[in-house]
Amino acid sequence: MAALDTTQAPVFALDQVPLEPIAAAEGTPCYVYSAPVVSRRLAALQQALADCAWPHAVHYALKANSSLAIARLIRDGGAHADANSIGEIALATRAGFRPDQIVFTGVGKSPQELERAVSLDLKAINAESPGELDRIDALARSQGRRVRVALRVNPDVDAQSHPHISTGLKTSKFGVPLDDAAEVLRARRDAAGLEIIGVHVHVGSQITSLGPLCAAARKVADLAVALRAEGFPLSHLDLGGGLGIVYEQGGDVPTYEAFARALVDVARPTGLTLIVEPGRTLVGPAGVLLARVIDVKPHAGGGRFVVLDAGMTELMRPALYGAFHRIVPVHAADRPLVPCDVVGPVCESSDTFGRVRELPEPHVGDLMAIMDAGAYGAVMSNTYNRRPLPPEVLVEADGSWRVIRRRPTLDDMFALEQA
Ligand SMILES: Cc1ncc(COP(=O)(O)O)c(C=O)c1O
Ligand SMILES: N[C@@H](CCCC[NH3+])C(=O)O
Repeated sequence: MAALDTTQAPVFALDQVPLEPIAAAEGTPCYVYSAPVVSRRLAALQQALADCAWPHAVHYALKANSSLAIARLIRDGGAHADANSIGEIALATRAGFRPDQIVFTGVGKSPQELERAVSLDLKAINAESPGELDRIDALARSQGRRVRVALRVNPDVDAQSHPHISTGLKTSKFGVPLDDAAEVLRARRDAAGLEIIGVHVHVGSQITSLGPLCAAARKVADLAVALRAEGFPLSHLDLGGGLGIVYEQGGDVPTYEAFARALVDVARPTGLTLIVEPGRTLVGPAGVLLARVIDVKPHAGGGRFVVLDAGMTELMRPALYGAFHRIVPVHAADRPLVPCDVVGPVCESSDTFGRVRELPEPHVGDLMAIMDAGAYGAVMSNTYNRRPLPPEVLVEADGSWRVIRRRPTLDDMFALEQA
Protein backbone atom coordinates (compact mmCIF):
# COMPACT_ATOMS: atom_id res chain seq x y z
CA MET A 1 0.00 0.00 0.00
CA ALA A 2 1.19 3.50 -0.78
CA ALA A 3 2.55 5.42 2.14
CA LEU A 4 0.14 7.84 3.74
CA ASP A 5 1.76 11.21 3.51
CA THR A 6 1.52 12.14 7.15
CA THR A 7 3.14 15.49 6.50
CA GLN A 8 0.58 16.68 3.98
CA ALA A 9 -2.44 14.72 5.17
CA PRO A 10 -5.45 15.88 3.18
CA VAL A 11 -7.22 17.21 6.18
CA PHE A 12 -10.46 18.80 5.18
CA ALA A 13 -11.02 19.88 1.65
CA LEU A 14 -12.82 22.94 2.91
CA ASP A 15 -14.75 23.23 -0.32
CA GLN A 16 -15.91 19.60 -0.19
CA VAL A 17 -17.06 19.22 3.38
CA PRO A 18 -20.13 21.35 4.04
CA LEU A 19 -18.73 23.33 6.93
CA GLU A 20 -21.03 26.35 6.56
CA PRO A 21 -24.23 24.27 6.72
CA ILE A 22 -22.86 22.45 9.77
CA ALA A 23 -22.05 25.74 11.47
CA ALA A 24 -25.44 27.15 10.54
CA ALA A 25 -27.28 24.11 11.88
CA GLU A 26 -25.27 23.44 15.04
CA GLY A 27 -23.99 26.89 15.84
CA THR A 28 -20.42 27.75 16.69
CA PRO A 29 -18.04 26.99 18.28
CA CYS A 30 -18.33 23.42 17.06
CA TYR A 31 -15.91 20.55 16.46
CA VAL A 32 -16.14 18.72 13.14
CA TYR A 33 -14.34 15.42 12.52
CA SER A 34 -13.84 13.48 9.32
CA ALA A 35 -14.57 9.77 9.75
CA PRO A 36 -12.66 8.78 6.58
CA VAL A 37 -9.56 10.67 7.67
CA VAL A 38 -9.51 8.80 11.02
CA SER A 39 -10.14 5.45 9.34
CA ARG A 40 -7.53 6.06 6.65
CA ARG A 41 -4.88 7.04 9.14
CA LEU A 42 -5.55 4.00 11.33
CA ALA A 43 -5.52 1.69 8.33
CA ALA A 44 -2.24 3.18 7.12
CA LEU A 45 -0.58 2.72 10.50
CA GLN A 46 -1.84 -0.85 10.77
CA GLN A 47 -0.60 -1.60 7.26
CA ALA A 48 2.82 -0.15 8.03
CA LEU A 49 3.06 -2.38 11.10
CA ALA A 50 1.72 -5.43 9.25
CA ASP A 51 4.36 -4.90 6.56
CA CYS A 52 7.03 -5.39 9.22
CA ALA A 53 5.68 -8.88 9.87
CA TRP A 54 6.07 -8.85 13.64
CA PRO A 55 3.34 -9.49 16.25
CA HIS A 56 1.87 -6.19 17.34
CA ALA A 57 -1.21 -4.44 18.67
CA VAL A 58 -2.36 -0.85 18.22
CA HIS A 59 -3.98 0.49 21.38
CA TYR A 60 -5.57 3.84 20.58
CA ALA A 61 -4.93 6.36 23.38
CA LEU A 62 -8.48 7.41 24.18
CA LYS A 63 -7.33 10.55 25.94
CA ALA A 64 -6.66 12.18 22.56
CA ASN A 65 -10.33 12.10 21.60
CA SER A 66 -12.76 10.01 23.60
CA SER A 67 -15.99 10.80 21.79
CA LEU A 68 -17.97 7.59 21.73
CA ALA A 69 -18.40 7.75 17.96
CA ILE A 70 -14.66 8.22 17.38
CA ALA A 71 -13.85 5.37 19.74
CA ARG A 72 -16.33 3.15 17.87
CA LEU A 73 -14.81 4.13 14.54
CA ILE A 74 -11.38 3.16 15.81
CA ARG A 75 -12.63 -0.11 17.24
CA ASP A 76 -14.32 -0.86 13.90
CA GLY A 77 -10.93 -0.25 12.30
CA GLY A 78 -9.51 -3.10 14.37
CA ALA A 79 -7.54 -1.20 17.01
CA HIS A 80 -7.58 -1.79 20.74
CA ALA A 81 -7.65 0.81 23.51
CA ASP A 82 -5.39 2.55 26.01
CA ALA A 83 -7.41 4.05 28.86
CA ASN A 84 -6.18 6.55 31.41
CA SER A 85 -9.01 6.53 33.94
CA ILE A 86 -12.00 4.49 34.93
CA GLY A 87 -14.06 6.92 32.85
CA GLU A 88 -12.04 6.01 29.77
CA ILE A 89 -12.38 2.32 30.60
CA ALA A 90 -16.16 2.80 30.79
CA LEU A 91 -16.06 4.67 27.48
CA ALA A 92 -13.98 1.91 25.88
CA THR A 93 -16.39 -0.72 27.11
CA ARG A 94 -19.37 1.23 25.80
CA ALA A 95 -17.61 1.64 22.47
CA GLY A 96 -17.34 -2.12 22.24
CA PHE A 97 -13.74 -2.83 23.24
CA ARG A 98 -13.46 -6.08 25.20
CA PRO A 99 -11.59 -5.98 28.54
CA ASP A 100 -8.79 -8.04 27.01
CA GLN A 101 -8.35 -5.28 24.41
CA ILE A 102 -7.81 -2.54 27.01
CA VAL A 103 -4.61 -1.47 28.73
CA PHE A 104 -4.95 0.86 31.70
CA THR A 105 -2.27 3.52 32.17
CA GLY A 106 -2.15 6.51 34.49
CA VAL A 107 0.26 8.06 36.92
CA GLY A 108 -2.26 8.19 39.77
CA LYS A 109 -4.91 5.53 39.86
CA SER A 110 -7.33 5.96 42.75
CA PRO A 111 -8.25 3.03 45.04
CA GLN A 112 -11.68 2.91 43.41
CA GLU A 113 -10.16 2.88 39.93
CA LEU A 114 -7.72 0.12 40.84
CA GLU A 115 -10.37 -1.99 42.48
CA ARG A 116 -12.58 -1.76 39.42
CA ALA A 117 -9.71 -2.30 36.98
CA VAL A 118 -8.55 -5.38 38.88
CA SER A 119 -12.07 -6.82 38.71
CA LEU A 120 -12.29 -6.36 34.93
CA ASP A 121 -9.56 -8.75 33.78
CA LEU A 122 -8.04 -6.17 31.45
CA LYS A 123 -5.25 -6.99 29.02
CA ALA A 124 -2.82 -5.25 31.38
CA ILE A 125 -2.55 -2.56 33.98
CA ASN A 126 0.52 -0.43 33.34
CA ALA A 127 1.80 0.13 36.86
CA GLU A 128 3.63 3.34 37.66
CA SER A 129 5.34 2.58 40.96
CA PRO A 130 6.31 -0.17 43.42
CA GLY A 131 3.49 0.96 45.67
CA GLU A 132 0.97 0.64 42.88
CA LEU A 133 2.18 -2.88 42.09
CA ASP A 134 1.65 -3.78 45.73
CA ARG A 135 -1.83 -2.24 45.77
CA ILE A 136 -2.76 -4.18 42.63
CA ASP A 137 -1.37 -7.35 44.18
CA ALA A 138 -3.38 -6.86 47.38
CA LEU A 139 -6.60 -6.09 45.50
CA ALA A 140 -6.08 -9.02 43.17
CA ARG A 141 -5.56 -11.44 46.04
CA SER A 142 -8.59 -10.09 47.87
CA GLN A 143 -10.64 -10.74 44.74
CA GLY A 144 -9.07 -14.15 44.21
CA ARG A 145 -7.47 -13.05 40.99
CA ARG A 146 -4.12 -12.78 39.27
CA VAL A 147 -3.80 -9.52 37.35
CA ARG A 148 -1.66 -8.96 34.29
CA VAL A 149 0.66 -5.99 34.80
CA ALA A 150 3.38 -4.19 32.88
CA LEU A 151 5.78 -1.87 34.62
CA ARG A 152 6.04 1.67 33.28
CA VAL A 153 9.69 2.58 33.11
CA ASN A 154 11.10 6.09 33.13
CA PRO A 155 14.06 5.88 30.75
CA ASP A 156 15.38 9.44 31.28
CA VAL A 157 14.98 10.35 27.62
CA ASP A 158 14.18 13.86 26.42
CA ALA A 159 11.21 13.77 24.05
CA GLN A 160 12.35 17.08 22.53
CA SER A 161 8.75 18.26 22.69
CA HIS A 162 7.08 20.93 24.80
CA PRO A 163 8.13 20.42 28.45
CA HIS A 164 4.50 20.19 29.54
CA ILE A 165 3.95 17.13 27.38
CA SER A 166 7.34 15.45 27.90
CA THR A 167 7.14 12.54 30.31
CA GLY A 168 10.37 10.58 30.01
CA LEU A 169 12.96 12.62 31.92
CA LYS A 170 14.01 11.32 35.31
CA THR A 171 12.67 14.51 36.87
CA SER A 172 9.19 13.80 35.55
CA LYS A 173 6.53 12.06 37.62
CA PHE A 174 6.00 9.10 35.31
CA GLY A 175 7.05 5.52 35.86
CA VAL A 176 9.89 3.81 37.74
CA PRO A 177 13.50 4.83 37.04
CA LEU A 178 15.10 2.46 34.55
CA ASP A 179 17.87 1.57 36.99
CA ASP A 180 15.37 0.48 39.65
CA ALA A 181 12.96 -1.40 37.40
CA ALA A 182 14.54 -4.86 37.50
CA GLU A 183 14.85 -4.81 41.27
CA VAL A 184 11.25 -3.62 41.68
CA LEU A 185 10.07 -6.57 39.61
CA ARG A 186 12.42 -9.11 41.22
CA ALA A 187 11.03 -8.17 44.62
CA ARG A 188 7.54 -9.02 43.35
CA ARG A 189 8.36 -12.04 41.25
CA ASP A 190 6.36 -14.31 43.53
CA ALA A 191 3.47 -11.95 44.25
CA ALA A 192 0.42 -14.19 44.05
CA GLY A 193 -1.82 -11.45 42.64
CA LEU A 194 0.51 -10.34 39.85
CA GLU A 195 1.33 -11.77 36.47
CA ILE A 196 4.16 -9.62 35.19
CA ILE A 197 3.78 -9.67 31.43
CA GLY A 198 5.45 -6.59 30.05
CA VAL A 199 7.36 -3.37 30.27
CA HIS A 200 5.93 -0.03 29.22
CA VAL A 201 7.38 3.33 28.28
CA HIS A 202 5.96 6.61 27.00
CA VAL A 203 8.28 9.59 26.85
CA GLY A 204 5.96 12.32 25.63
CA SER A 205 3.64 13.60 22.99
CA GLN A 206 3.98 15.56 19.73
CA ILE A 207 7.37 13.94 19.11
CA THR A 208 8.52 14.86 15.62
CA SER A 209 11.57 12.65 15.13
CA LEU A 210 12.30 8.98 15.72
CA GLY A 211 15.37 9.67 17.89
CA PRO A 212 13.66 9.97 21.30
CA LEU A 213 11.17 7.20 20.54
CA CYS A 214 13.95 4.80 19.57
CA ALA A 215 16.23 5.81 22.43
CA ALA A 216 13.47 5.05 24.93
CA ALA A 217 12.48 1.86 23.12
CA ARG A 218 16.04 0.52 23.12
CA LYS A 219 16.43 1.14 26.84
CA VAL A 220 13.27 -0.77 27.77
CA ALA A 221 14.02 -3.47 25.21
CA ASP A 222 17.38 -4.09 26.89
CA LEU A 223 15.62 -4.26 30.23
CA ALA A 224 13.06 -6.71 28.85
CA VAL A 225 15.78 -8.98 27.46
CA ALA A 226 17.55 -8.99 30.82
CA LEU A 227 14.30 -9.77 32.64
CA ARG A 228 13.51 -12.62 30.29
CA ALA A 229 16.98 -14.03 30.85
CA GLU A 230 16.14 -14.05 34.56
CA GLY A 231 13.03 -16.06 33.83
CA PHE A 232 10.30 -13.41 33.80
CA PRO A 233 7.73 -14.74 31.32
CA LEU A 234 7.19 -11.41 29.57
CA SER A 235 4.97 -11.32 26.52
CA HIS A 236 4.92 -7.71 25.38
CA LEU A 237 6.86 -4.50 25.00
CA ASP A 238 4.55 -1.48 25.18
CA LEU A 239 6.29 1.50 23.60
CA GLY A 240 3.52 4.02 24.24
CA GLY A 241 2.37 6.77 21.92
CA GLY A 242 3.80 10.15 21.09
CA LEU A 243 4.15 10.33 17.33
CA GLY A 244 3.53 13.94 16.35
CA ILE A 245 1.60 15.56 13.52
CA VAL A 246 2.32 18.53 11.32
CA TYR A 247 0.62 21.62 12.69
CA GLU A 248 2.62 24.23 10.81
CA GLN A 249 3.28 24.47 7.11
CA GLY A 250 6.77 23.14 6.40
CA GLY A 251 6.77 20.91 9.49
CA ASP A 252 7.87 17.32 9.27
CA VAL A 253 7.15 14.07 11.09
CA PRO A 254 8.26 10.49 10.42
CA THR A 255 6.09 8.46 8.06
CA TYR A 256 4.18 5.53 9.49
CA GLU A 257 6.48 3.22 7.55
CA ALA A 258 9.60 4.67 9.16
CA PHE A 259 7.95 4.69 12.58
CA ALA A 260 6.82 1.07 12.32
CA ARG A 261 10.16 -0.13 10.99
CA ALA A 262 12.11 1.64 13.74
CA LEU A 263 10.00 0.23 16.57
CA VAL A 264 9.80 -3.28 15.14
CA ASP A 265 13.59 -3.25 14.70
CA VAL A 266 13.83 -2.70 18.45
CA ALA A 267 11.08 -5.15 19.39
CA ARG A 268 12.13 -8.05 17.15
CA PRO A 269 15.33 -9.06 19.01
CA THR A 270 13.37 -9.16 22.28
CA GLY A 271 10.97 -11.75 20.89
CA LEU A 272 8.11 -9.76 22.46
CA THR A 273 4.87 -8.54 20.92
CA LEU A 274 5.06 -4.82 20.17
CA ILE A 275 2.31 -2.59 21.54
CA VAL A 276 1.92 1.03 20.46
CA GLU A 277 -0.50 3.55 21.95
CA PRO A 278 -0.99 6.26 19.31
CA GLY A 279 -3.42 9.07 19.97
CA ARG A 280 -2.80 12.38 18.28
CA THR A 281 -1.46 10.95 15.02
CA LEU A 282 -4.72 9.11 14.36
CA VAL A 283 -7.22 11.83 15.17
CA GLY A 284 -5.43 15.19 15.26
CA PRO A 285 -5.53 15.99 11.55
CA ALA A 286 -9.11 14.68 11.31
CA GLY A 287 -10.71 17.52 13.22
CA VAL A 288 -11.36 21.23 12.95
CA LEU A 289 -12.85 23.67 15.40
CA LEU A 290 -15.33 25.94 13.67
CA ALA A 291 -15.72 29.45 15.04
CA ARG A 292 -17.33 32.66 13.90
CA VAL A 293 -15.86 36.11 13.99
CA ILE A 294 -17.88 38.08 16.53
CA ASP A 295 -15.84 41.28 16.56
CA VAL A 296 -13.08 42.99 14.61
CA LYS A 297 -11.22 46.00 15.92
CA PRO A 298 -7.98 47.82 15.22
CA HIS A 299 -4.80 46.49 16.81
CA ALA A 300 -2.49 49.05 18.39
CA GLY A 301 0.40 47.63 16.38
CA GLY A 302 -1.53 47.90 13.11
CA GLY A 303 -3.63 45.05 11.80
CA ARG A 304 -6.71 43.75 13.54
CA PHE A 305 -7.92 41.96 16.62
CA VAL A 306 -10.26 39.26 15.40
CA VAL A 307 -12.46 38.02 18.22
CA LEU A 308 -13.89 34.54 17.69
CA ASP A 309 -16.76 32.89 19.51
CA ALA A 310 -14.37 30.00 20.32
CA GLY A 311 -11.74 30.44 22.99
CA MET A 312 -9.31 28.64 25.25
CA THR A 313 -12.38 26.98 26.77
CA GLU A 314 -12.89 24.99 23.56
CA LEU A 315 -9.24 24.59 22.50
CA MET A 316 -6.68 25.04 25.27
CA ARG A 317 -3.58 24.05 23.36
CA PRO A 318 -2.46 27.53 22.25
CA ALA A 319 -2.98 29.01 25.74
CA LEU A 320 -1.44 26.02 27.53
CA TYR A 321 1.56 25.22 25.34
CA GLY A 322 1.80 28.16 22.94
CA ALA A 323 0.74 25.59 20.36
CA PHE A 324 0.34 26.61 16.73
CA HIS A 325 -2.86 25.77 14.85
CA ARG A 326 -3.52 27.01 11.34
CA ILE A 327 -6.54 29.29 11.11
CA VAL A 328 -8.31 29.11 7.77
CA PRO A 329 -11.23 31.25 6.65
CA VAL A 330 -13.87 28.82 5.39
CA HIS A 331 -14.93 31.16 2.60
CA ALA A 332 -11.62 31.78 0.84
CA ALA A 333 -12.42 35.44 0.63
CA ASP A 334 -11.03 37.53 -2.16
CA ARG A 335 -10.07 40.24 0.29
CA PRO A 336 -6.66 41.80 0.91
CA LEU A 337 -4.51 40.13 3.56
CA VAL A 338 -4.12 41.92 6.88
CA PRO A 339 -2.13 40.90 9.97
CA CYS A 340 -4.54 39.62 12.63
CA ASP A 341 -4.32 38.60 16.26
CA VAL A 342 -6.98 35.93 16.46
CA VAL A 343 -8.35 35.76 19.99
CA GLY A 344 -11.18 34.21 21.97
CA PRO A 345 -13.87 35.76 24.18
CA VAL A 346 -12.55 34.44 27.50
CA CYS A 347 -11.38 36.85 30.16
CA GLU A 348 -7.68 35.89 29.94
CA SER A 349 -4.97 37.37 27.74
CA SER A 350 -3.65 33.89 27.02
CA ASP A 351 -6.95 33.27 25.23
CA THR A 352 -5.23 33.80 21.89
CA PHE A 353 -5.22 31.40 18.94
CA GLY A 354 -2.61 33.13 16.86
CA ARG A 355 -0.70 36.36 16.64
CA VAL A 356 0.10 38.31 13.48
CA ARG A 357 -1.59 35.87 11.15
CA GLU A 358 -2.05 37.13 7.61
CA LEU A 359 -5.76 36.62 6.92
CA PRO A 360 -8.16 38.00 4.33
CA GLU A 361 -9.68 41.18 5.83
CA PRO A 362 -12.03 39.59 8.38
CA HIS A 363 -15.67 40.60 8.78
CA VAL A 364 -18.05 39.91 11.64
CA GLY A 365 -19.92 36.70 10.82
CA ASP A 366 -17.06 35.06 8.89
CA LEU A 367 -16.57 31.37 9.60
CA MET A 368 -13.05 30.23 10.53
CA ALA A 369 -11.68 26.70 10.80
CA ILE A 370 -8.99 26.11 13.41
CA MET A 371 -7.15 23.18 11.92
CA ASP A 372 -5.74 19.93 13.29
CA ALA A 373 -7.93 20.12 16.36
CA GLY A 374 -9.07 16.48 16.44
CA ALA A 375 -6.70 15.53 19.27
CA TYR A 376 -6.60 17.13 22.71
CA GLY A 377 -9.28 19.59 21.61
CA ALA A 378 -12.80 18.73 22.73
CA VAL A 379 -11.48 16.40 25.44
CA MET A 380 -9.74 19.32 27.14
CA SER A 381 -12.59 21.80 26.78
CA ASN A 382 -14.10 23.26 29.92
CA THR A 383 -16.84 25.55 31.14
CA TYR A 384 -14.77 28.49 32.40
CA ASN A 385 -16.73 31.74 32.17
CA ARG A 386 -19.81 29.47 32.32
CA ARG A 387 -19.46 28.54 28.70
CA PRO A 388 -21.14 25.36 27.42
CA LEU A 389 -18.96 22.52 26.17
CA PRO A 390 -18.80 22.55 22.37
CA PRO A 391 -20.85 20.17 20.24
CA GLU A 392 -19.10 17.63 18.01
CA VAL A 393 -20.08 16.56 14.51
CA LEU A 394 -18.86 13.58 12.49
CA VAL A 395 -18.70 13.79 8.69
CA GLU A 396 -18.89 10.49 6.79
CA ALA A 397 -17.19 9.55 3.53
CA ASP A 398 -20.28 10.47 1.50
CA GLY A 399 -20.34 13.97 2.99
CA SER A 400 -23.31 13.28 5.27
CA TRP A 401 -22.88 14.34 8.85
CA ARG A 402 -24.40 13.84 12.28
CA VAL A 403 -24.06 15.34 15.72
CA ILE A 404 -22.14 12.94 17.94
CA ARG A 405 -22.32 15.15 21.01
CA ARG A 406 -24.79 17.98 21.37
CA ARG A 407 -24.22 21.35 22.95
CA PRO A 408 -25.59 21.37 26.51
CA THR A 409 -28.45 23.76 27.18
CA LEU A 410 -28.34 26.17 30.10
CA ASP A 411 -30.66 23.77 31.92
CA ASP A 412 -28.25 20.91 31.30
CA MET A 413 -25.54 23.04 32.82
CA PHE A 414 -27.61 23.71 35.97
CA ALA A 415 -28.73 20.09 36.26
CA LEU A 416 -25.85 18.95 38.46
CA GLU A 417 -25.90 21.76 41.02
CA GLN A 418 -28.02 23.14 43.80
CA ALA A 419 -28.19 26.63 45.28
C1 LIG B 1 0.77 6.49 28.41
C2 LIG B 1 0.37 7.22 27.19
N1 LIG B 1 0.15 6.53 26.06
C3 LIG B 1 -0.22 7.12 24.90
C4 LIG B 1 -0.38 8.48 24.84
C5 LIG B 1 -0.79 9.07 23.53
O1 LIG B 1 0.11 10.01 23.12
P1 LIG B 1 -0.01 10.67 21.68
O2 LIG B 1 -1.37 11.27 21.58
O3 LIG B 1 1.05 11.68 21.71
O4 LIG B 1 0.20 9.59 20.67
C6 LIG B 1 -0.15 9.27 25.98
C7 LIG B 1 -0.23 10.74 25.92
O5 LIG B 1 0.77 11.40 25.75
C8 LIG B 1 0.22 8.62 27.19
O6 LIG B 1 0.41 9.32 28.30
N1 LIG C 1 -2.68 17.63 25.94
C1 LIG C 1 -1.45 17.58 25.21
C2 LIG C 1 -0.97 16.20 24.99
C3 LIG C 1 -0.82 15.42 26.26
C4 LIG C 1 -0.60 14.00 25.98
C5 LIG C 1 -0.97 13.13 27.15
N2 LIG C 1 0.12 12.66 27.90
C6 LIG C 1 -1.59 18.34 23.91
O1 LIG C 1 -2.61 18.96 23.70
O2 LIG C 1 -0.70 18.40 23.11
